[in-house]
Amino acid sequence: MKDLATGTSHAKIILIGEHGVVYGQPAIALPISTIQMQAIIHRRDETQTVKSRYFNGDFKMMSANLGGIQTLIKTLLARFDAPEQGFDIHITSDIPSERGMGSSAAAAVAVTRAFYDFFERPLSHQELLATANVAESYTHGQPSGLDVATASAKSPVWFVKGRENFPIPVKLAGYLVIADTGIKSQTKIAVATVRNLLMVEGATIQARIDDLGRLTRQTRTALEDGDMGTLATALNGAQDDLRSMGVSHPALEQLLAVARQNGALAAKLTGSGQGGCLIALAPEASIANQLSQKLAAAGATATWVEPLLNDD
Ligand SMILES: C[C@@](O)(CCO)CC(=O)[O-]
Repeated sequence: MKDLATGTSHAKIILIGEHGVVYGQPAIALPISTIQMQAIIHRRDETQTVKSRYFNGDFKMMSANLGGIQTLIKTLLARFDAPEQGFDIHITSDIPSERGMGSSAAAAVAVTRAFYDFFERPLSHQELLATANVAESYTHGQPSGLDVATASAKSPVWFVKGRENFPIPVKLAGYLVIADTGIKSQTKIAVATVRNLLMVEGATIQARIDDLGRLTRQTRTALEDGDMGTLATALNGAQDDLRSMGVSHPALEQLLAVARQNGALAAKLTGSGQGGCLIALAPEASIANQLSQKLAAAGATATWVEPLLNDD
């Protein structure tokens, strides 16, 4: 066991396919490696303490909203046969929470990596996904696994729940502007909204879910072929589907309109919606930077500009 151990992870955005992915449709998500999360563990003799944005104190007294991480740490200590091992874990994050940027999944990935490092055990990618999803299942109910897959990935991810999870190439030199409405939203509630609508308006909502799958497949081809026009049509179409599924929000719609009026080729919510962040597609860096300023002036609480092209 080490005296000092670390685990890192990063933010994610879903390019397309959120919510559809819960029902077996594909999704494409991008790791945002510039927005980081870190967990640092110091070995202690007896005390077990946690320091984070929302909690500072005895691990056993962690607040209810951190129950996912508490359950994860309990699982890890039991796995390594050391339930009473003393530690002090400090989690630091640049990822805004409850905004669709995967902060809970990133925390789960960073904490899992840190504990494997602490106990000096090798960690396979499969084991990382399964372990980090312990926290996500506690927090979200039945997560698709997409957030954890992307928080631990280095390249854009093609994901089908329980079946497909692999990197895909992006040959498109566009930019994405990510803008935060500043409105918190909970994945669990947004997922429940869609589930309830599906029960009430079965066929209409199922058609939207199927359409999200179709648009996601089109997006994959557009990314591989460098086809900006098809990508833009698919992203705008996905926003129409998501709006009909009850997961948009007036603040999102207002910023989406600002993006479209200021040079965005497409704009949609990203993540679970009902608040949180949006993404806007820009053909070049100067337009992306201009868009980012317009969105901030229109009320976005934070903005980021990310190139679409991946390095590989
Ligand atoms: C809304 C959703 O599709 C993405 C949340 O980031 C839920 C999930 O995949 O579990």
